[in-house]
Amino acid sequence: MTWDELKAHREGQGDLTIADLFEDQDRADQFSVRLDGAVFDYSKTLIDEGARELLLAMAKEADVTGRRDAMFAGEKINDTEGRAVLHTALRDPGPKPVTVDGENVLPGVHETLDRMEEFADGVRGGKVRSVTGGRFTDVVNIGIGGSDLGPAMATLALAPYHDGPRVHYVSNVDGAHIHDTLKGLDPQTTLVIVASKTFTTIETMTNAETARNWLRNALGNDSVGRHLAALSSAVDKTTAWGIDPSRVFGFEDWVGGRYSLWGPVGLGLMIAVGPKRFREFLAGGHAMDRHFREAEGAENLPLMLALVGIWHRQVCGYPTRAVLPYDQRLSRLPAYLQQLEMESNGKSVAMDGSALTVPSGPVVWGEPGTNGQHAFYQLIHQGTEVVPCEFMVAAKGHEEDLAHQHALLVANCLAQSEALMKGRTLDEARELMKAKRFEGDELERQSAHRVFPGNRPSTTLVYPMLTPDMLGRIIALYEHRVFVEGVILGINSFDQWGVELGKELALALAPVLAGDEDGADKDPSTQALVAFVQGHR
Ligand SMILES: O=P(O)(O)OC[C@H]1O[C@](O)(CO)[C@@H](O)[C@@H]1O
Repeated sequence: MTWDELKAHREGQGDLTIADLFEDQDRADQFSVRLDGAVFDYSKTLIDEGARELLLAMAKEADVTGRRDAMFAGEKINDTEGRAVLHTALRDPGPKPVTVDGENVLPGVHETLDRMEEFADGVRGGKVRSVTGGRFTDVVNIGIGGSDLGPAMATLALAPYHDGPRVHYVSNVDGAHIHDTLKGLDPQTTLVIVASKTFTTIETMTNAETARNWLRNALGNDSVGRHLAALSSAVDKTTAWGIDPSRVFGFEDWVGGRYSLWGPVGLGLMIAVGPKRFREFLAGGHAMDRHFREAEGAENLPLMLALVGIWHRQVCGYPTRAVLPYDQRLSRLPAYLQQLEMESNGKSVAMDGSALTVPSGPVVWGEPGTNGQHAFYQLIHQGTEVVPCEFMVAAKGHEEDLAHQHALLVANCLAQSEALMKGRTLDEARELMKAKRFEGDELERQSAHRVFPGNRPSTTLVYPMLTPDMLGRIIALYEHRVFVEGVILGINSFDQWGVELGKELALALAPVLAGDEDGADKDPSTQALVAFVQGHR
């Protein structure tokens, strides 16, 4: 199976439209995957029986199942860093061992989870108290990238389950972020969690220093440790920074930053919703793992989500995909998925070091519906680029007294996918404008503006309700989708060399901006911008 064969199939479809494909009365059923009360409908795409067969054959030839089994078996599939990829172990209840280098990692995972639970319960129940003996009312998680986006997204997503202290997230090195967060808080009742896998990330360490000074000024140097905790795989560095080992929750290098929400990095979420809900979240992720490992071919939800992605990006050539959750509490999901998908699959070099012959993963972007409808959907409906849309919506909302609003939300979501597929022809537009009494040239001109090309692809994921369990399933679904796409592209989805250069250059530029170095080695544009900033502060 080659890319050329898939592209030839697409070309062979000629003028076929998505709407044409619905001549098959069973299409909606045949081109969707049902799982545990959820449905993923990809029937509103141009994937037909032949395309699906070719895509499945491509997955088979790429040995997705073999690579999947290697990942779950703890093999070092992140082979540019020599690491296993086992975030799935963080949500694995056992008892079947999961081994890395011959050692079962589950006992360590469960021991850390137990410690996290004891700590979270202590903070929530008042056993872990502030220096003044009061309860912690607020928790500030300081981290960035994978040490922020996952827990921040999930904490917001599970707002109906919050029954602990308020949890805030600070990520940006822009002092405005930590300033605005701490401004409303009382250091006497605030716990600061420093989340950093490496414990070297400049943004996090800078914000952590600011927060520690804020605590020190209010509580004194000796007491500050009782308001701090750390989440990291560099446990030695956390101790050197002054955090008591009893308040450090460690994880291994086989947990990638953007996959770390399931372990210690999820502590903020656990404090917000409680250990029981957090376990439900883990159980949801684990259920998706089992499905991913067991379901065959077109029954496999992550596999099909990935193949739809491959179809749109690498076969049809659409450069972006929009993630459109019709769920306000998933408003950070697009940002979370941007890191998960773009940091994982934004690569142009294959495993063996050769250049990719097809485009890398797409640009991922989005906003929750219905807000996006009143902003960028114009381009999605009538722009010159085709943007495959991934809609998602809960069948039921949490606000039972506002069920009518949820019904309106669902109606909007489903109507969008329908409109994208059907569009509006020139004849239909003319009829509309005639009814408004336009005629002659003006009728033609006005009608042209009201044509929607249609035939624009979308998928829809409908889940019963956004519970902790369902959120776990959705996140694990997307993780495995990224994995499958990476395997098919032949890239390493688990390193991120592309972000390292920016980090290095920022560090080199800081002393130039401070005036400690002259920056003569910088390019003329950068030198001029530095001079401008220096002249205006
Ligand atoms: O948790 P750390 O080590 O502070 O890293 C934060 C983030 O920085 C990155 O390494 C690069 O942006 C991400 O992969 C990671 O999630």
